[in-house]
Amino acid sequence: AIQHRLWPEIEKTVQIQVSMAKMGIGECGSGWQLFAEDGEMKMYRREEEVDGMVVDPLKAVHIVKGITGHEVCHHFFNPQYRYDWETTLEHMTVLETISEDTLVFLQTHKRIWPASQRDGLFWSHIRKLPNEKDRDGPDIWTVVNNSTDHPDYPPNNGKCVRVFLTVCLLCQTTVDPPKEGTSLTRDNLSCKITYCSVVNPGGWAPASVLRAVYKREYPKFLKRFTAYVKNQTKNKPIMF
Ligand SMILES: CCCc1ccc(-c2ccc(S(=O)(=O)CCO)cc2)cc1[C@H]1C[C@H]1c1ccccn1
Repeated sequence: AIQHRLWPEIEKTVQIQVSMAKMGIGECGSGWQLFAEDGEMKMYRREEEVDGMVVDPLKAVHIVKGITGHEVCHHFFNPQYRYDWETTLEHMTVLETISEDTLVFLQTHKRIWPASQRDGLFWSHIRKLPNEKDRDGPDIWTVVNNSTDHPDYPPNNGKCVRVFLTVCLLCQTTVDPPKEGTSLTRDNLSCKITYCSVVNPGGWAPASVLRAVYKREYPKFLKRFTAYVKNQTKNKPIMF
């Protein structure tokens, strides 16, 4: 098949993002501070600024029972579910379908006073990865979102300030084998979700406002999204 112009960038970005997501917080360099915790969910951030703008890298680890990594990534990647769980979304369109596992999105997010409204244009790629720790274990699944350009939608030419983001959702499924002679149910499943994101807000916004938004929005987003996947899959066959 002929290669798409973005393919080399996608391949490279996925490799880098997946290897960083696999690292524990300790290995990920210093400066990570735990800023939110709720049951099995732990959220860390590093305070970083570029040209006076807050670009705090975020790393969240969450363990959710009853779902698989494929189901988590499937509901994160596919546009038809996004309005159900992404509460800050005002509008979303798929600008390009590069392949069945790679889409280009344009999203506008609801304005956060007093910052101006933001939009994001990014490619999104879903991929299954071999489980290096346990060959016969369930595969690892990942979705990587990375800002890109599109000739028809140059940054900052309308009402929105263009954000620049890199996001990696990495999911590792664990199956606790059921008792002899009993069939596998969702009670035997758990999924370790690692969510990494770096969002450059694109234009100036007060650091205090942005940090308050992230502190409020990210825990809400991950809890709401994972609850959504559990609810969507609870009466359906398990998707490994
Ligand atoms: C000034 C920055 C505004 C702003 C721009 C962009 C995003 C954002 C975009 C994409 C993704 S995602 O993980 O790729 C899922 C697809 O939507 C998450 C977050 C969030 C915020 C801010 C609105 C806040 C927020 C933070 C966390 C989660 C959701 N929203």
